[in-house]
Amino acid sequence: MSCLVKICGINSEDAAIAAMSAGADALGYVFFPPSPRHISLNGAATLTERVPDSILKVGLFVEAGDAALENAIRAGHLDVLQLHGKESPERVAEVKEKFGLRVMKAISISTAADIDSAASKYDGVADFLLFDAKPPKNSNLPGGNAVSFDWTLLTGRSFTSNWMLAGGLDPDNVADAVRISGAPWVDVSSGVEKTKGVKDARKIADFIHAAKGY
Ligand SMILES: O=C(O)c1ccccc1N[C@@H]1O[C@H](COP(=O)(O)O)[C@@H](O)[C@H]1O
Repeated sequence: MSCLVKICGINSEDAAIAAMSAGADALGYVFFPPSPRHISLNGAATLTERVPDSILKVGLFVEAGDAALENAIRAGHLDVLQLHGKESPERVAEVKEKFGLRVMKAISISTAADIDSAASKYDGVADFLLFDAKPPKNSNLPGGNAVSFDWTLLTGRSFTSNWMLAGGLDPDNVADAVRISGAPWVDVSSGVEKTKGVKDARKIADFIHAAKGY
C-alpha cells in the first residue's frame, strides 16, 4: 500500500534537499523553541524559497498565539498549520477561519477510547487529524519522541477529515504501519535522524521508498 509522506523537523538545506529529492509530499518546520528541531523565522524563510508549490509546507506549533502563527505563516509561506498542543476544537476552528489555511490537529493516542474521544471533537473540524503516541512522562516535548502506539487501533477506521499516522515510525517499520493502520499519510521526525535534530539523507530516502512501496 502506498501513501503520502511528511518529513518533519526540516531545519537545514541538506535535509530539505534530501526530502524533496526522495519524493516527500510535505515538509514540516518546527516553530517550538524547546525542540531540538526548532527553526527560526529567517531559517524557514530561506529554506522555503527552494520548495516548489507541489510540496506542502507545514508549520508545527504548540499552543501558539495569533502573532506567532502570523509571523511563521509569512516567513515560511505555510500551507498547513499543525497544532500539536492542547488546542481546543474551538481554537482549531478559529485558526482555520482567521488564517484561511488548512489546520492539522495532533491527537495523543494510547487506547481506542482516545481515538473515539478525539474523533468526536475534531473530526470534520480540523482538515487533518494527526494520530501520534502519548509522550513519555519524562519528555518536555508533546511529540517528536520516537514513541509509537498500537497501529491496530486504527485498522478499518475512517474519518471525515484527512489523517496522518505518526510516532516512532522509521524506515524498517513504516511499511507495516501503513498496511496495518491503512493510513493515507505518514509523518516522521526522529526515525530519519542521525542525531537528535539532524536529519539523515539515507534514512529519509529509505523511509519514503518503504512508505510508498517502491
Ligand atoms: O519533532 C518535534 O520536535 C516535535 C516537537 C513538539 C511537538 C511535535 C513534534 N514532532 C511531531 O511529533 C510526531 C512524532 O514524531 P517522531 O517521528 O516520533 O519523532 C510527528 O508528527 C512530528 O511532526
